[in-house]
Amino acid sequence: MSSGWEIRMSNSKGIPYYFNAATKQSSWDAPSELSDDQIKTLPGSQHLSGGSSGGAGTITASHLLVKHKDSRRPSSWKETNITRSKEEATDILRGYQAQVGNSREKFEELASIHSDCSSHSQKGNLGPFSKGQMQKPFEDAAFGLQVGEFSDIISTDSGVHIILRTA
Ligand SMILES: O=C(CCc1ccccc1)N[C@H](Cc1nc2ccccc2[nH]1)C(=O)O
Repeated sequence: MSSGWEIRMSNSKGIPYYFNAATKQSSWDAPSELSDDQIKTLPGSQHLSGGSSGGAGTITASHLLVKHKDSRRPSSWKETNITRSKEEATDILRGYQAQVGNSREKFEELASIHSDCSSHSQKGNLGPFSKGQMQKPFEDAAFGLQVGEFSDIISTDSGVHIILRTA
């Protein structure tokens, strides 16, 4: 008989918590009635530290970045001196967003060709990261996504981005 307990990830705190779907209880600490072995086999146990995604509180995401003249570093593998305005960069990114729709494959194709980030060579993949590693607007958007979900256009000091959470 399932205890009803599962492990969920708190997006706001970036740490796992215990939730009981039957009783609707939630707790930061493991329920005392569960043994360590039972906890390890709960649904969502991958959120516990050392999980496949590189540890508790990490997510994996890819992005497509279009820089502009006011970017922190207005240069990229694509263009030595980027002079477009932020408005032009946003319009360009909206065009990519329309082509991508909900297609991961199309996103990765366009990120590889057009992203002004060095991650373009990895189809936009940034690998696993935890809170405190990326610029705050990027972190807030990325940690607010479910796996498989695209962000809307967000702006950081690097330029304008679309993010896809992949794990
Ligand atoms: O900082 C990097 C490298 C990021 C990276 C992480 C992991 C694997 C590959 C690349 N590139 C910057 C552009 C840039 N700014 C960002 C801000 C947030 C997330 C990703 C970003 N990429 C630049 O090129 O100016």
